[in-house]
Amino acid sequence: MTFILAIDQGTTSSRAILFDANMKRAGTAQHEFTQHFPQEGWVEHDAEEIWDSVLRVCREAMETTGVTPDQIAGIGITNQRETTVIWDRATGAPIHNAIVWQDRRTADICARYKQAGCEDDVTHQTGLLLDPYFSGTKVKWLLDNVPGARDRADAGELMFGTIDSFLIWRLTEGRSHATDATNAARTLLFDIHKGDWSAEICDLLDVPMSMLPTVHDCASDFGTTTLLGGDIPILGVAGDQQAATIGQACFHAGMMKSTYGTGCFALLNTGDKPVESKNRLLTTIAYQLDGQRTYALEGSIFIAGAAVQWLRDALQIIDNAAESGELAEKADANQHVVMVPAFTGLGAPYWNPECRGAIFGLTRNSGRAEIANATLESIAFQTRDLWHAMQGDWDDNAEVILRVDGGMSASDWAMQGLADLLGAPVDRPMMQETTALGAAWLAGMRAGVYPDQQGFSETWALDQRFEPVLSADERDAAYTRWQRAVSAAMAF
Ligand SMILES: Nc1ncnc2c1ncn2[C@@H]1O[C@H](COP(=O)(O)OP(=O)(O)O)[C@@H](O)[C@H]1O
Ligand SMILES: O=P(O)(O)OC[C@H](O)CO
Repeated sequence: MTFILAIDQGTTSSRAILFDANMKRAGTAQHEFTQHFPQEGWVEHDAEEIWDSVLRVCREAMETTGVTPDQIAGIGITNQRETTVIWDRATGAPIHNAIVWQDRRTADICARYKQAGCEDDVTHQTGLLLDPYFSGTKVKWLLDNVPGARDRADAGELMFGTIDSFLIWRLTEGRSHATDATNAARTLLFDIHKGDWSAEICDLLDVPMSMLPTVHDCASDFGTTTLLGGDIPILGVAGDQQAATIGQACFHAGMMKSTYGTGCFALLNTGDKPVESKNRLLTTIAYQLDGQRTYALEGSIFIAGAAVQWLRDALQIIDNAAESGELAEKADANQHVVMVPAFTGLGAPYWNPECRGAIFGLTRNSGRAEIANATLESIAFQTRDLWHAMQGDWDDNAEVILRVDGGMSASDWAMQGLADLLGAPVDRPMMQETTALGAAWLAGMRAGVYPDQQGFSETWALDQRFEPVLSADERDAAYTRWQRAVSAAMAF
């Protein structure tokens, strides 16, 4: 039997999943790792801890299934995007903790570039905005703030990479400094139209181009690892949201998926044409295969499942994530409690790094259930914000059905609420590990063991369709309350 090993390096945990020749899960291992919050608004990961967790889960998945290296035809890597690592070319040692995508420390740097009038040009080339979310200003911060880093970078001694790139470097023991087009497209340093690094933006952000990895197609030869007991080639790489888009088989223009993990990321396939957003969405690369780029419009929400974790860890009103739905079901429908989960600012379409969370509409009758319900609804409202923005940018009138995945999509209550507040059907597939599946498919297709796009699309199977049942009036009234709450939170 032949297998593909998918490595899913996420924001809170690393997972390894072995898929068999029929693309069925044969074994999984997962480890959480430490989140570091050194200052308000800062989020870091220890890249060494990430590396250890990745090696551990790969070895565990192989040991528990008894799969040997010679049975693994290839590795697919998918990863939290934008998170920035800089390491020493000679020793491989990171010069600092990784700065995580959620980190807001470069808000001032972004503001300065915006004031200098740079945003339009940056957006035009990269499809992104001058927001701390992306890697470019994080690289600048590291070079400017880690003692000696700027000189070492200028001397060609340092390397930059998103997590995929760092893992490839470590897995190949320094033989390959590579990334794929989807991860490159999130750095703020990559021209998504030319498919190459932008010398102009690297110059603007003071990033030496010698630090940058080589950019490949998503299905390509990224190097071979010998660290898992034999020679295994790395054949697929994609950022996690793009991998989920692939795993959901959103291969045609107009198909859209939304992944509810720590954050929520909705991607609408726009085909071979990049669509420049009029509504503060991002233009990004959905995937690049055989040198052909397929583009997407993306709406990024920073807090989705993380708000459920907040109910569990900070408020301690639930013991586990699944209880959030059970509690929300008990909420009094006549109370209009609205929660804005702007714990790390607001992403699309607001892009307000300074905004913080708020709860509105509390009365003496409001309790755990109303807060849990408001938390789950906030994720649906944010999706509706993105949905509206996408409809404004995408003038194709065909009905769009949303395909959902990620940890939170397991909640029937949250998914029904989503369909109600969108006023559109929501499809949840049987296979909810779409991110890992997308990475596995890239590697398996490259290895010649998995079907082509068409064949893969035919394997997508529906678990449940959630149809909207809320009246249009109720939906609109609820959305108006949400919009007022967001305005008030931003004004605070
Ligand atoms: N049944 C559930 N109801 C609501 N939220 C859930 C449920 N199960 C998981 N979650 C949330 O989903 C997130 C985990 O999803 P996952 O896709 O593993 O995220 P990530 O890849 O970002 O680590 C957590 O934030 C958790 O709170
Ligand atoms: O690790 P996730 O699933 O929260 O995804 C993080 C995103 O890639 C950030 O852009």
